[in-house]
Amino acid sequence: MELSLHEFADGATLAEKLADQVAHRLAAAIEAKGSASLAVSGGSTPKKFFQALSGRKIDWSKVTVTLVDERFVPADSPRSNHLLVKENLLRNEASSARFIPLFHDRPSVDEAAATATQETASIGNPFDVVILGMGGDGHTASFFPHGNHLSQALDEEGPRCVMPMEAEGADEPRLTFSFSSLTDAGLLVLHVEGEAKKDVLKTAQSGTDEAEMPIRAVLNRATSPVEIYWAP
Ligand SMILES: O=C1O[C@H](COP(=O)(O)O)[C@@H](O)[C@H](O)[C@H]1O
Repeated sequence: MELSLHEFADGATLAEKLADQVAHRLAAAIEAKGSASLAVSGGSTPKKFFQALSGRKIDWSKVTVTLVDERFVPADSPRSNHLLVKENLLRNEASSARFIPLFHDRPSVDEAAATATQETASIGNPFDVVILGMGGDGHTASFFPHGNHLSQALDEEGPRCVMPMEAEGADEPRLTFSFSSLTDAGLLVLHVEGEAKKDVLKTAQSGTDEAEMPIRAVLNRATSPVEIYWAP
């Protein structure tokens, strides 16, 4: 599998360089086919990158943004990845981008996932850019260790769709794009920061059990080259 490691002196420098690279890829996609698609992660890591990207001058009205995964919480919850994206990315130059949420107010996470699959069907075949993160437990997107639908989600022959996921380490139920939806992106980035997560990556690379560390599926089986962006 093709992995490239890009190391930076600090998170601020990483954010600017990654924003440049993503803006360049989105602009190239717009030039080539008139529109572009971007799927981003939530959590604590991408905030500075989102703020940097929101200032890049591209034709954001032709960009559709969505999330690689979401918590099954409304968009005004402090736990919502949508809220993070709204407050940090969908502003400044990027305020004209279209955003498709994964959360839908349905009685169950399964029904919300079915709606999210329909709503996102027109984008991401493949995505132009996917930005993955990674938790300290080796999860990425909402591919959580021993998640209840993990083997279906990681099936590379499985459908492009949004799936429900529940796992002990996940707090609330989750919605996640499947492995096949994310790993053939035009630009596939894994954005991780901190020494602890570098160690997690090393551990992931030294073993094979994907149920224990689902990030292994991306590192070992992604169709697209994985560009790892890391800063201390
Ligand atoms: O739960 C999540 O966590 C991961 C990693 O988050 P971080 O706070 O350690 O940066 C994130 O990639 C994922 O999108 C999010 O839902």
